[in-house]
This record gives sequence, structure tokens and C-alpha cells, in this order.
Amino acid sequence: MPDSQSTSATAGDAERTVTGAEILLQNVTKRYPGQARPAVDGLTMQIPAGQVVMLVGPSGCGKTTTLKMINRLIEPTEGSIVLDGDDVTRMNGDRLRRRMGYVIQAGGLFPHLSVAANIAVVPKMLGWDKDRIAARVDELLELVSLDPEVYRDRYPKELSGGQQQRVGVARALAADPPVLLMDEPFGAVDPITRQRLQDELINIQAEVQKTIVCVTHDFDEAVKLGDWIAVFTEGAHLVQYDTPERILAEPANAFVENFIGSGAGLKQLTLTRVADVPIAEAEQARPGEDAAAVLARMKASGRHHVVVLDERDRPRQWLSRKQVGREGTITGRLDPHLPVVSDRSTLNDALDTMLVSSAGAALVTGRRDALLGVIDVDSVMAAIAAAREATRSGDYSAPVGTNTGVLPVAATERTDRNGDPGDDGRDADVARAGRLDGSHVITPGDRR
Ligand SMILES: Nc1ncnc2c1ncn2[C@@H]1O[C@H](COP(=O)(O)OP(=O)(O)OP(=O)(O)O)[C@@H](O)[C@H]1O
Repeated sequence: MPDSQSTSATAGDAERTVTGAEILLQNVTKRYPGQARPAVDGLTMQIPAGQVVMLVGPSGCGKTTTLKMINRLIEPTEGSIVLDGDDVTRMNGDRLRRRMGYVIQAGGLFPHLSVAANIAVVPKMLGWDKDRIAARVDELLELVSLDPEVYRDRYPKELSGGQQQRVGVARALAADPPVLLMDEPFGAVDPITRQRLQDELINIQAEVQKTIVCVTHDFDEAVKLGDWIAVFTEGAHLVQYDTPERILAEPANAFVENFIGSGAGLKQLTLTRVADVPIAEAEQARPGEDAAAVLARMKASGRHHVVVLDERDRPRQWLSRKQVGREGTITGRLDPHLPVVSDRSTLNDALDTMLVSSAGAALVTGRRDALLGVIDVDSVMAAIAAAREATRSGDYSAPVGTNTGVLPVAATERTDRNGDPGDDGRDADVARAGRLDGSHVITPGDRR
């Protein structure tokens, strides 16, 4: 089993600037012609700047309609939507869409345009010069882990589903909009690709800090990606709007409980990321190194495995002393089956990778797939146990959501004593029972 001696290195985030914008839906209603009930019924909802809000709920409950009203692909019948203080219902539609990237299933790429041209669509509309566009295309391809040299001139049909989806994300980010709207972005790819794309989105978000609103059918995806989850019933009625942890631990009512489905305990594993677990340092080598020298180094450090890295510190091989001993020179030939997880991966995904690899350990990579170290099953199990033990404090600020049609200034009085909306759903007017105080939101957990 690969070494895991030092437990000092922990993957952490550097401080980053939030570039996202706050979105406020105020009493928004959408009635489609010929429909008896509104698809969205008087929804008021705050979407905090730089955070990820997942919209979930049964089919036809109004998630997509809500999302598309934010960039006015669908016009609201009533109400207003405010983006960083500007009423978007009064804004020119094209201008608005440049402030909001939009990602749909399978990327929604133009088939007759190359990857570079697809990504360049909005910058071209904005009149950027050629050099600036070319530099931006390459920068974005790097961001979504596609080598610009290899991919910029390809056409969508030459890409896998996952690669198309990556280009779709790159295109949505092209003009650096503060908001990213995503509609079932990973619905069309296989589960393993979906897991990778989710991890990548988490990595990208750590870098860009956009406001992301994402519709999904998949509650596990909502738990994995969301800072906040909004659970809707028909008519986009908000039943609960809270952190994934709270929704799993305290579903607002039987509807949410059903929606979460079985295995809420297991889903908690999705909440802990590899970055939260201590990772061990790994012995490193480069292609072309003399194998005897590498072996001597391994013996000196007491490590039994060595990771061979390329010039950008991305793992290519993970060799035992025996394997190194058989070589004259370290080849650096890429091993396609390397057990690699991102530091943004959930413990659930990390465990899967380790079990499949049968190494009982995995390499951890961070930004731009560079090696951070090694984790093993024991440290993951210890972290899971610790997470289970951790008691959850109710003391935090949450964004507010409601279908009462008015801003819930004294909303806390409308809820049960414990601050939760009632189980019959009728007094659940204020999801998570928040209170809007200017732009600051206070939840029952804040009450002294
Ligand atoms: N263009 C339209 N004309 C008439 N009714 C529509 C239209 N688009 C959506 N609806 C109806 O509005 C309601 C909400 O639809 P919406 O697509 O927003 O729900 P959803 O939660 O995104 O559903 P799904 O998860 O199935 O995509 C549904 O009853 C749907 O049939």
C-alpha cells in the first residue's frame, strides 16, 4: 500500500475575490397561456453573491421556468428580478445575457463552429479584438482542463459528451459574467464523467467565485455542489431553502424527507471533501531521472512508492520500489488507470476511487490537476467518523425565500417555535424562516 507518513499537509483555499452578483427574485409569477395554475407562483428568493444555489423538486414544479426568468429567456408575468441592484426586467435582454452565462445539457454547442469559435461567441459580440479573444479562449480551455493546443480547432462532434460540456462551461464564462445559470448541466453524461465534471465545476468555482444557479433532478448532485439548496413543490413553492447539511439533518416536512430519499446518512459523505482530510506527502520523480537514484531516495525517505510528475506537476505514474528497480530510467509513460481524486472530490467519490483501484489509497490533485499528495482509506474513514460526530450548530445566516408575495420582514413570527416551517406545509410560507433586513438576512438561528 502506498505510503502515508506525514499528515501535515492539508489542501486549503487561498483567499479569493467574489466576482458574483446577488440576485433577488421579488414576488415573481409566471403564468403560461392556457394553464390553470401559474408555473411559478409569487416567488421571492435571495441568491447570495458568489455562492451556488441548487434548484430541486419534482418534474414540472417550475425549476426551469424560474431559471429562465432570471436571464429573461422567459418573461415573468409579474414581479421583478434584481441583479446587484439593477432591475433585470427593465434591462435590454442581450445586455443582460452578457452578464449571465448560460449552460445547458450537452453544452448546447454550435455544431458548425470550432471549439474556439464557440467560446468566442460572446466576446465577438462585445467587439473584443482578435488577440484578446484568442488569449481568453486558451485561458478558458486551461480552466476547464482541456489542452488548448489539442482542442481549440476541433469541432463539437469530435468531442466526447464530457468534453462538450466543458466547452459549454468555458463558453458561458467567456465574457467573465458575474452569474452562471445552469440547467441540468450534467444530465447527459455517464456517471463517472458526471462525477469528474462536478469536481471540476467545484474547482472552477473556487477560482472564479461566480453566483451560480443550477437546476438538477439529482439530489445527490445538489448536495455535492450547492452552498444552498432550494426545494420546490408545484408552482415553484419553496418548501425548504437551506444548506445541504441542514436539509439532510432536518428536512422541513414529509415532502422533503421523501425527496431526499433513503440513505440520508450516506449522503452526508457527500458533504465532506478530500480537502478536509489530512493528506500525506508523496515521494516524487520526473521522467528521464535515473531509476537507481530515485530508488536510493525512496529508501532514504522510507517511502515505498513514488509519483512521477510531468512538467506541470500532474501525476503520470505511481511506482513501487520493485517497479522502479526494474527500470534503468524513469519513463513517465502515462498510466491511464491511476487512482486520482481532486481535492474537491467528496469522500464518497474518493472511497469509490480507492476501492476500484484496490491500492487502498489515491493521489490527490488540486488546481490544474497538480499533485498535492496521497490519501488512504484509514484517513478517509477517520474523517467520516469525525463528520458524523460533529454536532451541527444552528447559528448561521441563510438567504431567504418565500411565496407569500411580500418581503418577509417579520417572518420568524410565522413559524413554529423551533424556527422550522410547520409539517403540514401551510405555515411554510417562509422557507427556512429567514427574515430579510435590507440585504442582510437573519434566520432563526441568529436569534439570541
Ligand atoms: N412554454 C410552456 N407553455 C405552457 N406550459 C409550460 C411551458 N413551459 C413549461 N410549462 C409548464 O409549466 C410548469 C413548470 O415547468 P418547468 O419546465 O419550469 O418545470 P421543471 O421543474 O423545470 O420541470 P422538469 O424537471 O421536468 O424540467 C409545468 O407544468 C410545465 O408543463
